[in-house]
Amino acid sequence: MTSLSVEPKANGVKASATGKTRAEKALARFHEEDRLGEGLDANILAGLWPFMRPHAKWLVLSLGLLLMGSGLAVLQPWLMGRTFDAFEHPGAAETLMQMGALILVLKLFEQSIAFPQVYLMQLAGARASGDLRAHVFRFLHTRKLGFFDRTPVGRLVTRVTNDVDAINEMFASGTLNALGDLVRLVLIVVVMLRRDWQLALITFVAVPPVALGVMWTRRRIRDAFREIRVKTARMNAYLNEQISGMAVVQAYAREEQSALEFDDINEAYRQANNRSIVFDAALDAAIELVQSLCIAAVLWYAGVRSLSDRVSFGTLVTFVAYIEMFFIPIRDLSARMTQLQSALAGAERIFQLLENKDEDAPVPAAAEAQAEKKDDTIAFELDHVDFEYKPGVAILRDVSIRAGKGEKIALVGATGAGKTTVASLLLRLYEAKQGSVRVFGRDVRNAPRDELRKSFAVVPQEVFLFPGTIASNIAAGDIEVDRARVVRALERIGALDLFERREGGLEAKVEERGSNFSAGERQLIAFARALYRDPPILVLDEATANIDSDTEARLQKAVWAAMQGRTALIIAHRLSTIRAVDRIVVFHKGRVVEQGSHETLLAQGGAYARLYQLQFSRTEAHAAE
Ligand SMILES: Nc1ncnc2c1ncn2[C@@H]1O[C@H](COP(=O)(O)OP(=O)(O)OP(=O)(O)O)[C@@H](O)[C@H]1O
Repeated sequence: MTSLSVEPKANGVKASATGKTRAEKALARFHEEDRLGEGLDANILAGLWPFMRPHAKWLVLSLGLLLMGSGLAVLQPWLMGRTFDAFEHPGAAETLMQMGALILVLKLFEQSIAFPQVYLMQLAGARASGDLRAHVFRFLHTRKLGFFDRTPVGRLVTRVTNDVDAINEMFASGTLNALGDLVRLVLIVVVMLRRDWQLALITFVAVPPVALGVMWTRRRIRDAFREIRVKTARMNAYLNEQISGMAVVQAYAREEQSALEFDDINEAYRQANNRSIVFDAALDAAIELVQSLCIAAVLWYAGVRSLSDRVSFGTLVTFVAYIEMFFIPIRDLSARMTQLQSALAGAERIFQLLENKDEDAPVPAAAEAQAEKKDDTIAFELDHVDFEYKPGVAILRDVSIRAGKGEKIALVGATGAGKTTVASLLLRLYEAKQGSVRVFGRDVRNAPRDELRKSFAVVPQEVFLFPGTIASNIAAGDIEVDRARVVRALERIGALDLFERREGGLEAKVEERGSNFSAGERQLIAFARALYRDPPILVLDEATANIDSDTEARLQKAVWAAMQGRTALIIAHRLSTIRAVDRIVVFHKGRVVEQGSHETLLAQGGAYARLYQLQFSRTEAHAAE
């Protein structure tokens, strides 16, 4: 017997043999955004208010014009009805001309206030959104580095772009015109009742089912919008990963697999959008249907009633116009509610981000508990430090390192031993779990971060260059580039000629992430950056990448120049550097296992001697060849 295998489909997405869809597997790498709670609207609006307040005058002015416009719009069908009624009386021609002129003036006035109304509303919205965007961006700068380890970049980009845009859209698309819609509705109801209460009641019969339908649909559209935001953030996170890792994707021919993963993410996004489109369109169609039914019912009833009691032509004209106007605000109200929900969903996510407590700020209490150990001869010190990135996974254990002022220390050890982590703790990019880290006698938890970081220049293993010029990258911390200092810095590391030779010289363009510079050139720029800053402590994480001998020679000179006259902590991979330092600290699995000079440690015949044999003597042999 043959068995037919039926591939199960989840949301139209193929499931794999393991039961998980491709998208699920791909997206498991990004932490799914939490679904947001209901009923926070008032709090969210209150949260937005501080950003609105500085621009509230424009908003109030716009709303004033809006209410005026609503009144004028309702007045016109009423005047129109009166005009048609005038046909039935003598002297109709004069009344017609007067009414025509009046309606023209009113129409012109209504149109002339429409422009400033829309403009001022959008102005207030654009300025408030701009402020919010800047606030979120500044907020990101104040977070600890660990926060960025845990949060996908794409998600943060979504907060600053899409989510703020959703709030801006609330103003741009006239969501707040809902207030004008409400006023319009009330006025129409009053005028209709006064004109002919029986015809008015026929129209109002449709209101409860329409209102219920709108409320039901509104809730679904709100859910759909939340879903869209979740899917947008996922897509941004995935795209960010893929574009940043394009070199690996291409080198490992992963394009097909990535395309399949993206198809699934794209499909989920499309489906989320589809739900909102379906509800939106269904609501529009239903309201138009109800509107037509109402007009038909009013005309039919007027026909029936005219057998006994005549309904004037003016009344009918007024009613048909009002019924059309009556359902437009109801329909618009629902659309505006949708827009509002989208904006609130965006705002909710932004506020969720702003609630993050990982602030990179001094911890005075910690410092109070810790007696400050002032010793003018010490530049930095790690005192019995334990550290873990993730709870329960120890990275550093009982590490104590002390660097005297002007001392040059090299950290050596196998890859992953925790050397770079030591440097991160000194800059308080991460905080020690146990023990203390002091820089110039001050506990780093007690130091304002700007002050602390001014003491350091860091030359990392992977140099990051910003788009700009060579000079602007060397003067990375300064808005105004001091060209003379840039030249001096390059001269000291012996790389001025190398960069001046390039087309454009020191003003040569640096592409995004420095992609038009080699690894060695990027390192040299980082050294110049360190010298430009001229701080008391240099932290150098040497690159392990092989570079040509000319650049190698320049880098050696750069290391030497950068170390002069300052304290240095060097994560060393080069023999020349090791020889140049005063003391070597040997790391093994997060512990300091040996400390001393090159000669002493070699003579000891311990971990360093073995490492030297394995790693550095090989380098020496290569150099000799
Ligand atoms: N941001 C992070 N989040 C979680 N774990 C991390 C993080 N950074 C480093 N680690 C882990 O901590 C350990 C120590 O890393 P570290 O970069 O300090 O090693 P290292 O000795 O400098 O290595 P290398 O010589 O290869 O640069 C490694 O196991 C690494 O996987």
